[in-house]
Amino acid sequence: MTARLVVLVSGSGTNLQALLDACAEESYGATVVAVGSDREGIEGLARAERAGVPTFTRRVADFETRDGWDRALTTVVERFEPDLVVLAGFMKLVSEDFLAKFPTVNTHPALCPSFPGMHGPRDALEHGVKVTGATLFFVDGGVDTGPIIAQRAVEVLDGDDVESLHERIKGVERAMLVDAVGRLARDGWTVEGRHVRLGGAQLG
Ligand SMILES: Nc1nc2c(c(=O)[nH]1)N[C@@H](CN(C=O)c1ccc(C(=O)N[C@@H](CCC(=O)O)C(=O)O)cc1)CN2
Ligand SMILES: NCC(=O)N[C@@H]1O[C@H](COP(=O)([O-])[O-])[C@@H](O)[C@H]1O
Repeated sequence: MTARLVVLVSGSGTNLQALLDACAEESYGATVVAVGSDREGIEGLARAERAGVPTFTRRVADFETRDGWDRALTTVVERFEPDLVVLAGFMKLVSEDFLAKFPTVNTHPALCPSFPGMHGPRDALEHGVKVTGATLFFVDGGVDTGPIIAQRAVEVLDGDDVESLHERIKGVERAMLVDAVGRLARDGWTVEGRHVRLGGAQLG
């Protein structure tokens, strides 16, 4: 069985591109069936269009309430019948109702539980840590608090600014994401409390 991925993005989509490239190999075991976003005109949507993958956008500003936006996002994602939703630079918090419908993972450019939120690399640099990195976790109702699937460490260099640090994180983050999502797709997973184990339970 080939796992059906819906990927949500808000920006450049280099993590999405890494997944699109990996999915081109049948042995990877997954396919991106749709790419969604909370904003128009981003490179992440252009990457999907170039790959021939259906796209959709649901902007918060187009709905009277945040709940209305969340319901609309849930409805459009549901149409694609995902086995797994991948948040790859998606800058909106999704509701527990959304999460109840779809297993959802998120990649974050810090070593959770450190530096949650929208500015992981900036906060790590300002704190003066010597090691940071990237985390893939199953999304829960909190902010970057879900059970951890994979992590990769990155050294903070003396001359780093936010951009150079984030770019170096993204290099290892893409490899972490491709490896972990492929294993989730091919081998399934179980979660016991905060502990994720790959394999053992098949998708679908
Ligand atoms: N229920 C959850 N949804 C999402 C999570 C999560 O952990 N739980 N992770 C995010 C991705 N992310 C960090 O990895 C993150 C993105 C955005 C925010 C945030 O505060 N968003 C605000 C402001 C948005 C904006 O200014 O455009 C919001 O959603 O209102 C925190 C963490 C993906 N979804
Ligand atoms: N808290 C969420 C967050 O900061 N997400 C981060 O946005 C970047 C998106 O890059 P991309 O659009 O090139 O894949 C990634 O580094 C991802 O971890």
